[in-house]
Amino acid sequence: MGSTKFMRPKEETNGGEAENPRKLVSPNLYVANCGPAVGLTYEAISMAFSQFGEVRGVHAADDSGTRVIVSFSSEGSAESAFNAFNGRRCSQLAGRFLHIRYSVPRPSSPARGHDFVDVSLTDEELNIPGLHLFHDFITPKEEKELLAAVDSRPWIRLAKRRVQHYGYEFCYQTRNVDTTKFLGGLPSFVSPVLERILASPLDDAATIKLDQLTVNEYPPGVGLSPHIDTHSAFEDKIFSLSLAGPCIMEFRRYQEGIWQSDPATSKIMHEENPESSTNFLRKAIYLPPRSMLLLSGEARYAWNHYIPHHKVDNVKDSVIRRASRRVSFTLRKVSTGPCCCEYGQYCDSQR
Ligand SMILES: O=C(O)CCC(=O)C(=O)O
Ligand SMILES: [Fe+2]
Repeated sequence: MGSTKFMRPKEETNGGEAENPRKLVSPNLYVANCGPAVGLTYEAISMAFSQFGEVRGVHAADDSGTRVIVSFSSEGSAESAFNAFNGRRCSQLAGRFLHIRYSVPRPSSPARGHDFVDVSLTDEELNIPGLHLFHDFITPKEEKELLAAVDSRPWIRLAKRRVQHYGYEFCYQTRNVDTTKFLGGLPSFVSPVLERILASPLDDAATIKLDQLTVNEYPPGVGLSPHIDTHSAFEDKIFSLSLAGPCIMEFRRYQEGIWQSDPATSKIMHEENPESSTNFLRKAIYLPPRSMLLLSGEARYAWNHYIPHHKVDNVKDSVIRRASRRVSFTLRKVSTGPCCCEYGQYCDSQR
């Protein structure tokens, strides 16, 4: 299942629904509140709509998993389906209320390129210097043990996800750690992971000393805004172990001089809608459970990382549903001096 060449039509009224959506009859329907993220397969959707005429295809309308395009062979069939299903509870589709519009062909790129990004499966394919992905870094048994360990400890509730901090607390207001508040050494349950990092095939693996762990728990549909971990807060290597569920991680390299962060809010400026900005290079990689991601060098210092707020991810030709949760262990070494990286434009110590 790839991206679709149809889209929802632009509204004709100022921000509201089209005054008369019937004006725009087309054989393609944009159907909201319907899709794999709400448990409806493309086959089931196709079957429900085919009572009105031949369905040529059902595609994702966007990355949400809750909006699809149903393409009929004829406008008449689309119109019958529209009249029967729009704004009504559809008993053949798990009793969901469908919201339908006639769909129009999507303009050709560059606009289309903004919404869809090819997702790589390996670090070679992604090709960002300094980024490494190790599949099956831990066993399923170790994964279970790590999850049991964090679930037996108190979580801190943020607006959309839960976290735990070890070693040093990470402060989300300053995007930094308070180095005067040492919480103690990393807990013993993380030792097998640290040992495996030391034994990894990285050139300088044996010298890696990690002293800060943030555990994140993301419910489905929750991601993380684009950011670069504050340069001066942590040293070069940042490890992130994925547990329990998959996600995709997107990487963005902003053009010279465009990226800027607002220290007061820690928000990245020039980016009102993270799905639609254009002033950056964009790549994405699939992070399966038990994989370890390493960001170092250019990947750590120059690329923003971002977990889209999706319930499903399009990976190659598959739609992958986020699990009931994803838990990540981010392991870093707290830095004690300013950052001297070669990426001054992204560096809080050199701006
Ligand atoms: O969940 C992850 O894999 C990444 C977390 C992260 O980027 C962070 O805590 O800064
Ligand atoms: Fe991060």
